[in-house]
Amino acid sequence: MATSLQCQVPCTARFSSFKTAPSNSRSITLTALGRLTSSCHINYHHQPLMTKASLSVELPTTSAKDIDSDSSKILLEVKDLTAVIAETKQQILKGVNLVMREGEVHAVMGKNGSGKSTFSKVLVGHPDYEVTGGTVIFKGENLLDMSPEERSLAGLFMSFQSPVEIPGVSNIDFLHMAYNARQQKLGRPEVDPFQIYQIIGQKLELVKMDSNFLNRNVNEGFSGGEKKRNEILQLAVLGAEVAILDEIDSGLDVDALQDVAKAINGLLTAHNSVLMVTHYQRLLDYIKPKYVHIMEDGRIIKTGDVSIAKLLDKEGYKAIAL
Ligand SMILES: Nc1ncnc2c1ncn2[C@@H]1O[C@H](COP(=O)(O)OP(=O)(O)OP(=O)(O)O)[C@@H](O)[C@H]1O
Repeated sequence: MATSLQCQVPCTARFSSFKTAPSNSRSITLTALGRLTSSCHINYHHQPLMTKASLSVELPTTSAKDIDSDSSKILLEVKDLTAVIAETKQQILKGVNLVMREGEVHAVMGKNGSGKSTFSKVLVGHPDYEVTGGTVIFKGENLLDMSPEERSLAGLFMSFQSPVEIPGVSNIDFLHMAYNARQQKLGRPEVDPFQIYQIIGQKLELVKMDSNFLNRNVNEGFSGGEKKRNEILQLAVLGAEVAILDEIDSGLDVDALQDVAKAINGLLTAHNSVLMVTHYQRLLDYIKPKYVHIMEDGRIIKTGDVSIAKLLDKEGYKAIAL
């Protein structure tokens, strides 16, 4: 006979003891080690003739919020990063420090011109900038040694504030090429046009995009909101361990913002991480960050939780005292 019951235990819990009531009863007491954080499903099997019950625990898929950051793996570690504009040598980044772990959502906020987009672009290897100091380690490797393409294939994704148009390349062809390049990098088999269509089909539903967009050239003639959805479609299809979303909320109407946020939340797992650059607290109502960083003059000058963003929304940057 098997009895199923729901109970609150941590995903990683080890049970220090469990007591069963007499075999004609369904009550069970678990003493779990650790914090009680997430629900999991327990199958409790017992047979009347056995003195001991056997217990099997089905662990649920761990979600971002279940991760204890301090013990989870570091995905991206930025130390004292400095960078200049390649052409003029004007210094924009003046020593950025940031650590992102698996399962974490980070938000970067800051006044116009404080260096948020530059930071994002430097991470993906944008040629407009030159790194002049510091280190960036991505999944244990030196990111700064990699070409922009290698960074992307390694699992670093960036959605630009103004997504680029690629005339002459259809969305479906672009996704197919990029998908197979990543498959190759991961040592997996490439997919054919029929398979990629199936893969993309599921993701279109996630971002609520019409399939007509697949035959149009990448972002060409797309409205601002359509471009942002298309960026998330790319992220959904290609996958990434770290996704940098620069003002993904700009140009979105209220419904589109909710759709896009829902899609992003749907892509979050215990093994990836998102860095969102935004000016507005409203995005953070939908995608909950663990950390909010404030950037000023090329540095992160303050890090806290979402209460910083709320304060900012209410009182402006003057409220953010060092
Ligand atoms: N390629 C470039 N050429 C000239 N100036 C640049 C370039 N890139 C960045 N800058 C300058 O660097 C500063 C930081 O720009 P950045 O776009 O990173 O700011 P931001 O914090 O993202 O601003 P916003 O919130 O307005 O998007 C700005 O003064 C900007 O004019």
